[in-house]
Parts: sequence; C-alpha cells; structure tokens
Amino acid sequence: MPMIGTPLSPHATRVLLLGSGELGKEVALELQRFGVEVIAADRYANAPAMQVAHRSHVLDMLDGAAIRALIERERPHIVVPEIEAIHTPTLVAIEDEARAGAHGGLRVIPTARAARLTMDREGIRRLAAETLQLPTSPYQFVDTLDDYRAAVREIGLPCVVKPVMSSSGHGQSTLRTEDDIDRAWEYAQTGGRAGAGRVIVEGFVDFEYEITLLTVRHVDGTSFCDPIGHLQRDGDYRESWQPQPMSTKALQRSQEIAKAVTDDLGGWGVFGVELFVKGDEVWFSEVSPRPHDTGLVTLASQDLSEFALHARAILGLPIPAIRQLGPTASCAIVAEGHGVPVFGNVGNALREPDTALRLFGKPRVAGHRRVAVTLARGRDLDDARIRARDAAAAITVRLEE
Ligand SMILES: Nc1ncnc2c1ncn2[C@@H]1O[C@H](COP(=O)(O)OP(=O)(O)OP(=O)(O)O)[C@@H](O)[C@H]1O
Ligand SMILES: NCC(=O)N[C@@H]1O[C@H](COP(=O)([O-])[O-])[C@@H](O)[C@H]1O
Ligand SMILES: [Mg+2]
Repeated sequence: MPMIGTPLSPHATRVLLLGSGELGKEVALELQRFGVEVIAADRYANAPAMQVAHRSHVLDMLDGAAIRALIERERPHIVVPEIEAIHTPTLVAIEDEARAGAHGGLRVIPTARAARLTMDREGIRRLAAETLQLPTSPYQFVDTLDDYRAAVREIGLPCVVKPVMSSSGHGQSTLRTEDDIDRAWEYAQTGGRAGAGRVIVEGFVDFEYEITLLTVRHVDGTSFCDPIGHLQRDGDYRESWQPQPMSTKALQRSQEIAKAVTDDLGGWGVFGVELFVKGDEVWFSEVSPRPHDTGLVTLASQDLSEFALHARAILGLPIPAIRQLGPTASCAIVAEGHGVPVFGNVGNALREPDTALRLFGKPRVAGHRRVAVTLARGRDLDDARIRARDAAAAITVRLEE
C-alpha cells in the first residue's frame, strides 16, 4: 500500500505541478485533501493552482535547465505535467535517471514519454495512425509554404491546419475555399506556442458528434468515465455534457481505441481521449495525458471528478467505482480584451438549484482567455445545457486595469 506523509515535514509526499491553470487548481485541491505537499509552477505569477498550493515557482517551462533546477531544488516524489508546453526531453532524461536510482525514485505522470509524444502533434499522430494503426483523418506534416500548398491540394478541401505545437485552437484554421489557404499558413506560423515552424494538414472529418473519453489508468487497471460530448468554437471548448448518448458499437469502439492509446502511453493518471464519431464509425483525434478541459463537467456529473480520479490514480490509490449523477453540462466563460477580471451578477448564476460555478482566479486577460465555468444538472441533457448556458450568460466580466 502506498504511504502518504505529512505536508511541510521531512516526511511529506511532494507533488510538483508543471502548469498551474484551472485544471491544475482542481488537481491541487484534490491532492491537498490527501495531505499531499503541493508545489505549483508556471510561466507567470499567481496562476490559479499557485493560489491553492503550499509553494509556487515562476519559470520558463520550455527551458530544460530551469525545469531540472526546480526538480533538484524541490525534490518532488511525483511530477505532474499540467500543460503541453514543457521542455519534455528534460522530463525524459530525469525519468531515466530516476529509474537508475537518482532523484529519490521520482515518477512523471503518466510517463515522461507520454508528455513528450503529446506535446507535439506529430508524435502522437504517428503513434496512433502508423504504429497502432488506429483510424484518424488523413494528414501530412509540412515545413514550407510550397510543401503546405501541395499537401492541401493532395488532402483536398475542406481541411484543418494546425501548428504542431499548439492547444486550445491557437493557430488553427479550417480551410473551405482556395482563398483560405495562404491566410491559414500565416496564422499557423504566428499562432503556435513555439513560434513559426511545422504544421499538420488534416483532412476534415465530417463527424456527427465528438467526444472526450476520460480514461483512467490506476493501480487496479483501466476505468472509463461515461463519454463527454462537446461543442468547440475556433478550436476551443465552449460547452460539454455527460453522458453523450452513443450506439453500443460506437462506445465499444471508442473504448478499444482509448485502451490501445493509453496502454501504449502507460503510467498512472487520467487521459482525455478525443474521438470523432459518425454512426458506428470512430476516429482518433488526439489525447491529453492529464485531465481535459471538456472534463470540467465531471465536477458536477460524477462522485469522483476527473481531478479526484487523477489524484487517486497518481498516488496509487484504488478507484473501485465512478458514479454518474445524471445529465450534466458545463459552459465556459471566455473573456475578451485586456485587464484583470471582475465578475458581476454572480448570485444570479446560482439562483437555480443544481447549478455550480468556478471562477478560476486568473490574474489577467490579454486577448481571449477562459476565466470561469458554469455547471448544471438537469432533467435531461438539453435541460442541463440550457441551465449551464443561462448561468454563464447571467455573469458579466469586466476587465479592469
Ligand atoms: N480533422 C478534423 N476534422 C474536423 N474537425 C476537426 C479536425 N481537427 C480538429 N477539429 C475540430 O477542432 C477542434 C480542436 O482541434 P484539436 O483538439 O486538434 O485542437 P487543440 O488546439 O489541440 O485543442 P485542445 O487543446 O483544446 O484539445 C476539435 O475538437 C474539432 O472540433
Ligand atoms: N485546451 C487546453 C486546456 O484546456 N489547457 C488548460 O488550460 C489552462 C491554461 O489556461 P491559459 O491558457 O488561459 O493560461 C491549464 O489548466 C491547461 O491545462
Ligand atoms: Mg483537442
């Protein structure tokens, strides 16, 4: 059985979060409940998870030397990547050293290889499509404008273009006509997190609906949450709901794909497996080796949220059952502009029973940024979605200097 010490003592069980956004904040809270010493790191100060951690550090997480120095200083037992933009080769090296007896037997969640492969769309796509032979959209990786134009011609319109290093739809475009081609290249070159560079051109999958299948690898095996349906705008999640109705075949196929990918990535923790579905046909899109934004709905829909599941799994604790509490929806609140968020009409968002709210405490918005989420249970999915949307619409966000 795993042991858990006492925080802030020489016997503490220390967990280092690399990334401290709203998802990490919920993981930190769950770890705190187990008396874990939580250390939060990100590229900026006062990030959401830092506000509920024992300590925090601000560093450039794409700087391998800075990550190594932090790990050597804090000596965590468990390192939990919370965003993609981390210098993952350093995590791979440190995990190797730990296996050889260094760093007090430190573990990277779920594995350093999983963090490395999913940081870059090329790593995970080639693993899924070429090694595991799972169905995906057709795709090509290109580095130059000429190769890009040729790839679009070959794959055909409509298609989707994304920087290989990006998330939340940054730098992503759907091309429908010839006129979109050069503009999408420009956007992909400026919108990625690692600057200009390689892009993926993907054939457009004409799916009926898309899901996130939360898959938990834990000490006793693999568990699946009920499928989460979601709505994306500009490549970013706006609404999610659970349980998404599916045919028995499509659900079975989804679980097979999720099992194949997560078994290959290995380790303990929650994975968000993103899948496109049409009838009984299922395509793999991508996977987060960590809780997923669309999984915020589980804060209200399950007895153990995806964050509670992540905490249990990474600590090596059992997950004998995951109880679903009924049709539930989430609605993201995205602020646009520049400044410090101030939320108005908060009470109105919570007038209805079975409604909940998370204000993330992000210190600033510059451009557009998710700053809060509403949650609601309902009679059925439509009712839950309306209630979550109404709660979100009730809230005003002012950006102050
Ligand atoms: N090949 C495709 N065909 C059809 N729709 C697509 C395709 N690729 C992406 N999309 C749409 O764009 C959304 C975002 O794509 P994707 O998940 O690859 O981007 P992302 O930047 O990694 O987003 P996140 O980090 O939020 O998961 C998908 O959920 C889907 O709605
Ligand atoms: N779709 C990816 C996603 O949900 N990422 C999550 O958003 C937060 C960062 O927000 P920020 O970009 O506003 O700092 C983090 O919690 C990260 O895991
Ligand atoms: Mg995605």
